Parts: sequence; C-alpha cells; structure tokens
Amino acid sequence: MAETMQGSEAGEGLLVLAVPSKGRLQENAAAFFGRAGLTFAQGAGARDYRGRLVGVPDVEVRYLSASEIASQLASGAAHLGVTGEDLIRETLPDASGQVELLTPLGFGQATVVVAVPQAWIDVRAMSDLDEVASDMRVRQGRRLRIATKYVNLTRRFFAEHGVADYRIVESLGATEGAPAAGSAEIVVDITTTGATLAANALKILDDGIILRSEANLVASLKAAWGAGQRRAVATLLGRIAAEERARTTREIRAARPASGDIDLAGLAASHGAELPYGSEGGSEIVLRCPAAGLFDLADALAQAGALAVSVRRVDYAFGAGNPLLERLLARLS
Ligand SMILES: Nc1ncnc2c1ncn2[C@@H]1O[C@H](COP(=O)(O)OP(=O)(O)OP(=O)(O)O)[C@@H](O)[C@H]1O
Ligand SMILES: O=P(O)(O)OC[C@H]1O[C@H](OP(=O)(O)OP(=O)(O)O)[C@H](O)[C@@H]1O
Ligand SMILES: [Mg+2]
Repeated sequence: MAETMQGSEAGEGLLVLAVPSKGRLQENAAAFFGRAGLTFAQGAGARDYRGRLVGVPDVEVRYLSASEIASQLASGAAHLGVTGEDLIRETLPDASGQVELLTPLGFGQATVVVAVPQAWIDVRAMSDLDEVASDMRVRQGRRLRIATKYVNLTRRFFAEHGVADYRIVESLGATEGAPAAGSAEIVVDITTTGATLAANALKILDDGIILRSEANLVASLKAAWGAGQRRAVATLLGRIAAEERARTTREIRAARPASGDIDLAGLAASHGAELPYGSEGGSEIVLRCPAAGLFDLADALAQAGALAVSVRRVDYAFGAGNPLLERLLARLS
C-alpha cells in the first residue's frame, strides 16, 4: 500500500506552479495567467498560500515572493514559476544548469546598475571606479563600500571589470539611501524609471549596466518531472503558447474576388502570413499574419480584388507545435 502510494506520487505527482504573491510582479503575473485562460482558485482565506487552477488537474499553485520563487525553482521545490531574471541570476550560481528561462513576459522590467554619487564628477566608468577604489585603499587604508542585495551579481561584474578593492555591505531595503546615510560609498540596485536614483543624487556609470531584467516564465530542471507533471506542463504551456500566438497575430477574412482569381499562396508568402484553413474553398478567404503587418496585407488583398476585407483578433490560436514545451522537454531528457 505504502509502496503504491509512493510510486504514484513520484510518477503522477502534482506540478507546483509558483506565482508572485505580492509586490510589483503579482498583478501582472495574475493577468498573464488569466489571458492564457488559467484562473486561480485560491484557498479560503487571503492567508492561504496554496491554491489550484480551475479546470486543470495535477497543478498546485503556491503563492510566494519573487525571490522565494527563484530559490524554489533552483531547489526543485517548484516546477514552474514567474519571477524576475535579476533574481534568477542572483540566486542561482549555475542558472543555465538549474532552470530554463522559457519566455520573457513583457513586464517587470528593471535594470541592475552600478550607481555612484552625482558629486563624483570625474567618475564616469568602471575604470574610474577602479582608480577611486585603489586610491581609497592606499590613502585612507579602507575599502570602497558597495551597498546591495545583489551580492553575487556585483562580485561577478566587478571581477569582470578587474575591480577588486571593495567591500560589500549587504542591504535589505532602501539601498539608494546608503551613501547619504554614510553606510556605503556606492550602490548596486535595480532601477526602472530612475526616480529613486535621482532622488538620492546618484548616477549610473556609463558601462555600469549589469543586467537588463524582466519577468520570465521559468521551469526548474531540478524538480521531479513525472508523468503527471509532464501532462500538466503540456496543458499549461499549450494555453500560454496559444495566447501568445493569438496576441501577436491577426486573422484577416475576406470574400474571394468575383472572378475567383487570386494568388493567396503568393500573398501569404510575401507577407509572412499563413493560410490556416488552406487556399481552396468557397468564397471565404482566411489568413493569419503578424499583427504588425496587417495593414499591408489588407491593402494587398484589396488590390488583388478581394472584397469585404476585415481584421480581427483571436483569443487563442492553437498550433501543431509548442516551442515552449519542446524546449523544456529537450532540456529534461
Ligand atoms: N521598479 C522596480 N522595483 C523593484 N522591482 C522591480 C521593479 N520593476 C520590476 N521589478 C521586478 O520585481 C522583482 C521583485 O520586486 P518587488 O519589489 O516586487 O519584490 P519585493 O516585494 O521587494 O520582494 P522581496 O521582499 O523579496 O525583496 C524584482 O526583483 C524585479 O525583477
Ligand atoms: O527606478 P525606480 O522607478 O525609482 O524604481 C527603483 C526602486 O524600486 C525598487 O524598490 P521598491 O519600491 O520595490 O522597494 P524595496 O526596496 O523595498 O523592494 C528598487 O529597489 C528601487 O529602489
Ligand atoms: Mg521591491
């Protein structure tokens, strides 16, 4: 009995989907899953940090902070999650061996930067910073202090730039205030609008961009991917891919010219479009094209004699292949 249970847990276990529970990513992440037709059924209370997906068995949803999601993907406690690339690169020593970044999500943009006081007018680049650091070490006998919560990203970036004379002061919040407060000389932190840096009289070094980050859909390579989890991930990624395909394409419908004479295959090829239902058929023509090219294609159809050209968005466009799933399965095998 116990053995059967265990076997079925390993093979048929739940896929753990880690979703931001607070902060900047939460709302956008919920909207992203919603667009893909994935609706959360949260437990009874607002403090219930586990839930399910409506109509998708084999999935347990866990609500976590963005940084916890990164560590759970790394350890394999979660199979799939949404979090910032900055947190993945910071938290995971070997990101490419531990997780697969399946797709950027178009929100949560933030840049990890090296910023110094604006008053340091002669310090514009990492090489200037190297001089400042050596100078401090030699003349004052102390090391340049960097306030950051991105300890690993900072060490890697400074090593790449050959800067070694520094000391990291780990900061857990209000990092940009550290220079004014006297607890560090410079900072490494994320910025989006630049408002916080400006308010603290800091400037980004010309070559001080460590990473341009955005929220990603991330899969763990360390989690147990049994039959149940693979079934669930195929469903999830199928819907996500269908929504993405739908969002970036438009469907163009028209009536065939009275003569019946129109080179649909040629038009499709020259506009990066496809003929999802073929080029034969009755009076109705249906094409799908990249959203950006829809006006060109609509014009070309009208030129070719097509009538009643109309364009619409589709909610989901399921295709034969699923590039997200294929990438993940290739990494798992
Ligand atoms: N302007 C921004 N400030 C902070 N984070 C941002 C911003 N824009 C995008 N993000 C992304 O959101 C992630 C989480 O930041 P957020 O501020 O939501 O979490 P948090 O509540 O500070 O989490 P924690 O308590 O774990 O630090 C960041 O690591 C980054 O990837
Ligand atoms: O460039 P900006 O648009 O000004 O945004 C950047 C600021 O936002 C974040 O802080 P957050 O408000 O998340 O507070 P936290 O430090 O407590 O995470 C980040 O740590 C920066 O301080
Ligand atoms: Mg924050």
